[in-house]
Amino acid sequence: MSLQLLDTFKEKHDLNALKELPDSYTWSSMDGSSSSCGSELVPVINLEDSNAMKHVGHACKKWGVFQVTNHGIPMALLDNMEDSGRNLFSLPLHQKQKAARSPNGVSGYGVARISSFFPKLMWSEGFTLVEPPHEHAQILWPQGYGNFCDVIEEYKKEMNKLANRVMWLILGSLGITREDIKWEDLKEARSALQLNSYPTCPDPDRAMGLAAHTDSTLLTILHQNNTSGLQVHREGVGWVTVEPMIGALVVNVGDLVQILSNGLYSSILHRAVVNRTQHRLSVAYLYGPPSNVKIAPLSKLTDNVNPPLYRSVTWSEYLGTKAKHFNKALSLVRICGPINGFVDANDNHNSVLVR
Ligand SMILES: O=C(O)CCC(=O)C(=O)O
Ligand SMILES: [Fe+2]
Repeated sequence: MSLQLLDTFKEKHDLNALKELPDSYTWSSMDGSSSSCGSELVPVINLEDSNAMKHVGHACKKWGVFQVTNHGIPMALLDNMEDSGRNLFSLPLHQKQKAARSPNGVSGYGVARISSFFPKLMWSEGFTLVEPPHEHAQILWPQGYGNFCDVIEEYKKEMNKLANRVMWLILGSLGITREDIKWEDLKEARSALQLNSYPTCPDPDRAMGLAAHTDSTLLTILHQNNTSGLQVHREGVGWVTVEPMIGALVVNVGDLVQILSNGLYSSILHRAVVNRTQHRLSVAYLYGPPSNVKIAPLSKLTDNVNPPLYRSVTWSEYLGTKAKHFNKALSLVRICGPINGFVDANDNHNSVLVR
């Protein structure tokens, strides 16, 4: 189904008003709604800890996801961001649709962008902001949009600082120093903000909030409200819930770090499930390199025994590949077969990866 058709289709379905799960939203285990769950705990890292870099490296290697505390983002800003998201999604459907994502566009209101790769619809609505928010905000709140824009701008600014800091912890844990990287490039990192809303669902076990995918970023910083729903996939364990911790933020390793690290750190497969009683909100800060930067395995991490496993790509090139080839994107930029038993963890993902 094309995204345009999906958005038209969605018009008829205000998820907040549905009392029964329509067939178009009913997932079977074959569609990927399997619910096997492990009880392991995703690592929580105190960024003020003097061993933070070591812990980050360990979490990236063993998990591909971790939560951070003492990250320096004021609690009030997280609360304001959550309130802004809530305000946005509680607008009437016809109002939100005035700011709908255009057929080939990225920014705006609409169904999850990965929807077109699945036969069933997801129980969620999203709002993507790439450019400054003013244009969309003016449409949504003709009378007063200043506050929304201020919160978004402040949130992006703070998240950018944090993402840079975490990125350096990740790179540092790989033994990469500032001399090894043209860090000025990454100072101008590009980012997008993805607001996700998961309304309460009349039949959550048969619905899917956001289907399994990895993020096409360097890393993603996710703020979830106090309602669980995010799950990450652990090899040999199954789906593990990332329990919300007040004030903590989730960091996902993205596909571009998998490329940079030459597969030492794998991006994390994750999804969002829904529930019957609590509206869930999440805000993902999608962090990537500037458009002109070529991302390739870092030379310090490759040698004759460990040749580069991926060819170099810019973020835009990679997003294009992902948009077209879904879960095969990482394999498609791969230049070497498995070596020393290393298998691209993402090759087996029966999922879609356009984020
Ligand atoms: O809502 C969540 O917890 C996940 C959101 C997500 O994975 C995304 O926006 O890429
Ligand atoms: Fe994601």
